[in-house]
Amino acid sequence: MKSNHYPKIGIRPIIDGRRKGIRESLEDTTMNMAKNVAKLYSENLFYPDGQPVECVIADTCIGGVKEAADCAEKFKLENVGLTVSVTPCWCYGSETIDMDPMIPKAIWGFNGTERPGAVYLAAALAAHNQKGLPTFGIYGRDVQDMGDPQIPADVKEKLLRFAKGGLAVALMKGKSYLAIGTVSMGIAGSIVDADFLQEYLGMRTEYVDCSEILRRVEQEIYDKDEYQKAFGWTKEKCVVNEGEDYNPEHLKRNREQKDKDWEFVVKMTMIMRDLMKGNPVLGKMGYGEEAMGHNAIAGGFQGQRQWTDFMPNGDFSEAILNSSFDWNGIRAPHIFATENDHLNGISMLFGNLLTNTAQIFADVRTYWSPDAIERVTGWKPEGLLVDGAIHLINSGSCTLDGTGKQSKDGKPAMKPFWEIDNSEVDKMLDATHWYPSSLEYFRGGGYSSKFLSEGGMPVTMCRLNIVKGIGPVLQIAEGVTVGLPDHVFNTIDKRTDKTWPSTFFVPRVTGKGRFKDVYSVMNYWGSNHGAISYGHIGADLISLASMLSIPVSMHNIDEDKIFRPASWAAFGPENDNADYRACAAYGPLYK
Ligand SMILES: C[C@H](O)[C@@H](O)[C@@H](O)C(=O)CO
Ligand SMILES: [Mn+2]
Repeated sequence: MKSNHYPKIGIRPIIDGRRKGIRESLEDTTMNMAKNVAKLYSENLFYPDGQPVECVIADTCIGGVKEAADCAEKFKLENVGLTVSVTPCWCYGSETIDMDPMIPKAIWGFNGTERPGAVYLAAALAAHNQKGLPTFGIYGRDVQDMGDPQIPADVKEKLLRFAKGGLAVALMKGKSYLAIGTVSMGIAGSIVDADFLQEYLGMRTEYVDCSEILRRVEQEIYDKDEYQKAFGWTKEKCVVNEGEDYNPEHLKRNREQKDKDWEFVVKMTMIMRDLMKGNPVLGKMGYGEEAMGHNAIAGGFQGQRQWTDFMPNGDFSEAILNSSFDWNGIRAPHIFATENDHLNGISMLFGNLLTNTAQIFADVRTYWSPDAIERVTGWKPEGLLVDGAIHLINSGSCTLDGTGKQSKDGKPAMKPFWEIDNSEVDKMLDATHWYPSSLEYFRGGGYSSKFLSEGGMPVTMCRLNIVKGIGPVLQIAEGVTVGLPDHVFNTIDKRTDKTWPSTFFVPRVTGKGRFKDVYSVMNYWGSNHGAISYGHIGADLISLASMLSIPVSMHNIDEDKIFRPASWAAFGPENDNADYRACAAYGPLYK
């Protein structure tokens, strides 16, 4: 998608409509507020292709309903996906507000004394609330002087938090989730719920049978030149790091089969990508329909069991698709769920749209208590590990960005693709070994990625769950990745699936409730999987969830970072309970 097709942020300068003095005196100040907000956004926010976010400002300040309607018209033509209204003064509430119920909205009311911007903010929010149009209110803590071009830090934080969530809402709308295959091993998250995707996210569900992969391999429906390049790269960067075959002698695949598996998994990766995004080369080959793809912003592959019982598993493909690079160089990751767990795939999509980074898909596998670590390894956990850790590990399908071999300010990180350089790609590849798949699980062969994530990365684990009687709920845990001494990791690793990638996660605990300790985070996790994003993005996820009427069932985010539409305050005194009531009252955005 070209940048100019991405949704834009619409800025609405709101003004007191009284001519002959008031309006004229406020025109420049009001329009400048809008320009400053647009500048903040285009300097700090980026589309998935790395281009700066674009803003559209109304042609005139909005002093009444005619100008509000003109602005709405302009925004429709310009593909505006969210709006921010700004004002330094008193204006006329219901006469000027954005009435489009489908797009996220915020108002920044200037905290000044010369003119009452905050009074408009309160009046306009009251109007939105009365009319059932959830809107975020932004009111700076400190009084500013009229015409001050600075946006204070607290206002900036809220403007950015709102816009990140709003852009995520707009970017998902109209796209597809592509399910390749159906339900994997009875995992509920892989019962792809088209109603949820349609009503809550405005997305379509596309379903393709796994046999489509076989057809395209057998009938050679892929770009042959790209395949040569891809296979050459894979030989040089991955086959050289093929791990030892730990399978029992009687099951081991011979070299010829293993070489064929490498060829197959590279083709499968290209085919899965083509299925999601399309590929014009297929059109030139006479496959016009295949060239179109499924307009997928996220997808997933069933894999287990019907496929993996006789064909190479999806681990290599899933790992490469989810990474910020492949044989064509550094590029945006494709969001792709293992075991077709769309609820984890969409959790990954949320993290990706908020940060533009690759996302870790993992089983939330084991809580290792300090006592258990000491009993099994003889080492007494210390430092960050005193309360133990959660072992995240899935069948070798994890993004290679999860190695933590990129760096930011000298520390391990996962960055947007445009900040990653080739030496970091080499480090991620060097840190990854590709083990012949565990054949008792995966009879059809394939290769699983294996690495241990660097410790010291701030991360956020989240997960959408669908609960009958409520609908979707989101859980969020901020924390850090931790390293383990070599001998400790080796012992723990050998007790489990040692051909898979591992990340050890320590959530930030609060001593109470769901976050009483590390154990309780594991104990309260709502499914077998989690989506892990670099950085502490819990507050951004909470704002996004509120825009989508998805309540947050568990989180460890400080109260003062939580930013939801103003009406949430009217649903009861406690934030989290109010969240459930507000989400239920508004319901899904696209119903
Ligand atoms: C190989 C196994 O079936 C794994 O894939 C399984 O433990 C899971 O990942 C379940 O989420
Ligand atoms: Mn799994």
